[in-house]
Amino acid sequence: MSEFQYQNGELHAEAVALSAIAEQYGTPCYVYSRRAIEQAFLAWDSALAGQPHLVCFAVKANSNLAVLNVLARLGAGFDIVSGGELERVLAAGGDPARVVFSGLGKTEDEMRRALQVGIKCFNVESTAELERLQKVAAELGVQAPVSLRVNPDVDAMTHPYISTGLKENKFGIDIASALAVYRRAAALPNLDVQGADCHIGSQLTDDTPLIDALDRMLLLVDQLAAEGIQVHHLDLGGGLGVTYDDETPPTPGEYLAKVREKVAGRDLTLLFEPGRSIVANAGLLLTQVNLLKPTEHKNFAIIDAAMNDLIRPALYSAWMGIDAVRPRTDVAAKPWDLVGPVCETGDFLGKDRELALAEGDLLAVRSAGAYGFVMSSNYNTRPRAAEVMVDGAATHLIRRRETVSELFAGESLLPEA
Ligand SMILES: Cc1ncc(COP(=O)(O)O)c(C=O)c1O
Ligand SMILES: N[C@@H](CCCC[NH3+])C(=O)O
Repeated sequence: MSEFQYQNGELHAEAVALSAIAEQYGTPCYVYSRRAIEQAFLAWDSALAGQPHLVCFAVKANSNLAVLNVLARLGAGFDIVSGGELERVLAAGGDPARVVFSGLGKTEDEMRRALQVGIKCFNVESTAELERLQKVAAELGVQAPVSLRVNPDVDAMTHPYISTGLKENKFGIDIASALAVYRRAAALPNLDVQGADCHIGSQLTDDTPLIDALDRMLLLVDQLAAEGIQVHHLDLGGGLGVTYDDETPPTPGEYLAKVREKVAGRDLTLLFEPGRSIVANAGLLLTQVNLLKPTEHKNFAIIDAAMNDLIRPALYSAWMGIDAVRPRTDVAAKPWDLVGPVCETGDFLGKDRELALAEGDLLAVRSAGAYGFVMSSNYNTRPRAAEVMVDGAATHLIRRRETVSELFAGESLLPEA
């Protein structure tokens, strides 16, 4: 059940009225529910009970320190894609021994730091990266734990911009060349082959492609074993979709039951890298109607959140639910385009939404906990939104709103002529 429910005619986050949050912290503002984050993580973790596993939250989906800390306290691992994300995990109290490092452009500095803090594994995406990791590990005199990210060439059947497992995508090592690259990895003296990894895309609402990828990965694991290369873990990435509108993705429990059936009897630790399915529906973006602009052709409601705060509608034509915080009955509902003040035609959060609106009304953009704040920018010199975590009846400001002067604090004028 959602932690965002109407009580006495007003949308609440857990026990807190959203109008109280708007009053205290202003808008636009991201609001997260601690309980929703915990429940979503535990849905993954408990479905794997009795099976050696590690659920590594994909930090890219929401990297606020308080969010990471809530997960670290539950024993989560983390999937990172940059040195910056590694520092966030460490600052949030995450255990480096539970960190996997994905991403196809790791630098020597990033590798060095990750080796020094002792991460669990590098998900290596190319032969060139393998050679670079060997060099850095040799300089430090250590063995680098590696897993190859294999591109299993399955169609994730999701939006092309968030599909990653086809051979034309830039990610991973083509499954046809994987054996040869594993042989090379096994021969390099400062690499320790630990696992195999894949991630085929995001917002998958059917688990068939995930299970197809698993089948292909298990074949590879068997081929490797036949050559004397034993992998200890299989990392199946993230990708499980969520309900934004009327999608009906499998629950983690349903998906993981199928995975467990396939790996039964094998001596394999399972790793997963879920992002969206843990945080998307644990957050919303709270925004206020600034001005109403009904025209002959369209009704525009200009809200104080914009594409710089939440880019998913502009970037992927993503549909996000938008609800009035206090639905009103004193004006007629009509279709509104909810647009921000940014100077781009693509600056909208929703189109043709049937709502009864007046200036000053608060709106909640649903399912915004994943790929929301993390993808925000300062376009049009707009300070980024505040982030608030609700915990029962308590609210905590977990990132204060930026100020305009902070936005240009790192800039400088040219010297006088
Ligand atoms: C390597 C990797 N792991 C995990 C994820 C998280 O995916 P999702 O948020 O769909 O669970 C991504 C993003 O798609 C990714 O690129
Ligand atoms: N940012 C994307 C998902 C990308 C996944 C990252 N590998 C989204 O909002 O839907």
